[in-house]
Amino acid sequence: MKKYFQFEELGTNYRTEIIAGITTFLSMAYILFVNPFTLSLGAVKDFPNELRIDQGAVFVATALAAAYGCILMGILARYPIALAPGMGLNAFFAFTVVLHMHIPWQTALAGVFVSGVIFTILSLTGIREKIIDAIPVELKYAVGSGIGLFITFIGLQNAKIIVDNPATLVGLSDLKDGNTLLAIFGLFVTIILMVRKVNGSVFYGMVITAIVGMIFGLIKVPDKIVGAVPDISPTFGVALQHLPDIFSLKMLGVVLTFFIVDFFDATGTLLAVANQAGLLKDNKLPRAGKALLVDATAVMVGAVLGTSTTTSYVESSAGVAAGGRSGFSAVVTGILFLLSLFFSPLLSVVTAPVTAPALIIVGVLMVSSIGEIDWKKLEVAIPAFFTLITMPLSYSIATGIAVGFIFYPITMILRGRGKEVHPILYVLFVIFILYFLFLRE
Ligand SMILES: Nc1nc2[nH]cnc2c(=O)[nH]1
Repeated sequence: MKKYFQFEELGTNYRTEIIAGITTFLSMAYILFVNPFTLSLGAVKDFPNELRIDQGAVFVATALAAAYGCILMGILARYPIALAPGMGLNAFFAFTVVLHMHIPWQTALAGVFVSGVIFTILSLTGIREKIIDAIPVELKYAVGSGIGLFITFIGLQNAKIIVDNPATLVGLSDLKDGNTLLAIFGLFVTIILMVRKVNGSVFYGMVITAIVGMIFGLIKVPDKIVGAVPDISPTFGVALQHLPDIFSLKMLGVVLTFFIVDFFDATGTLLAVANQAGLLKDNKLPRAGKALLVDATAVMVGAVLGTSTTTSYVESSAGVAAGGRSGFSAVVTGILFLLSLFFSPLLSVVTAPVTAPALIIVGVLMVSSIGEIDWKKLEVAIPAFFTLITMPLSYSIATGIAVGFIFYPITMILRGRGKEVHPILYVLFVIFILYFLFLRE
């Protein structure tokens, strides 16, 4: 086993890899509770209950999809990179697709499945590299950062820190509500733990916030912590049954967004985490095809189980920081996701003020790539900036991407650098213009 995972070449051992796997798990365990809450639109009180996805089933789907992704990434691609349903696309799934576009969650899951099929086909062919090379790094970074701003905005709204305002659209609330104060407390706790570099700071932040919420009577005390695994049948296989529903112009835009966002997210995250672990060779990712294939199949598996897009997690960097170098640490993380299936009773304590600090802080992690953009070159800075500011303001990751891809060729041509723009980007330019004309809801 040590040989298979190349412990010697990588200068690692079982102890380090197990600690790294646990560290990554603790850094991302929040998703077990945040994902069911977000996908079922838990923070939107006036949404009809019969249109909500079942929280227990999503909890099981989240744990199983993450376990599948982590274990396969560890064994097949042998990277210390963990996967789980991403916060960027679960927000897009819930708030843009289900809430704003009025698409049923069943159809949206079918869309996630198809985006996984497209990603899998691309991962198996050479088109993958062509697209990766064609997209300018500034736009890749801008998409990641824009999603970060979007997630933070959702967190601030869920906590009712930022509320609607008839004069200015949005504004700061009076901060008097008990739940809002609890979320602010949770944010401070999480920030303290994070800045002090405590492993699993987001998770522990949620635990402390929930306990304080129970003490102050804002959250109901659960009758037990360990319980039977919830029933997954409300979501299992629904994506496949609803495949015929996705043939509409509206869904075309949604599927393309699921695909493009995950494609960017996965390639960016794999490169960043592998680089941090010193695993890149000549600035390239060895076994990139296998790693992307794992990510792509995890999207399909997750959709069939009942969750929005499963993706490689930036939080894997916590495990790498703890010394994780081999795929063994990802396997450890995956096994812990399997064990967590028995902790579903804790779902009831994870309310909006408990999840909001996690959303707000994950935004900080995702926005960090903003520094990689060359702000002095306006021909790249302008499209990058429009992408990242449009995501939270239009409440849509898709619109942010579209705006960036429309402005990029224009500013590059104006600067006399039109020849450097890859032909694929001119094709995307036309596609995104069509998106604004016909596909956008
Ligand atoms: N890369 C990545 N990491 C995450 N961590 C939490 N959510 C996400 C996501 O959507 N993408």
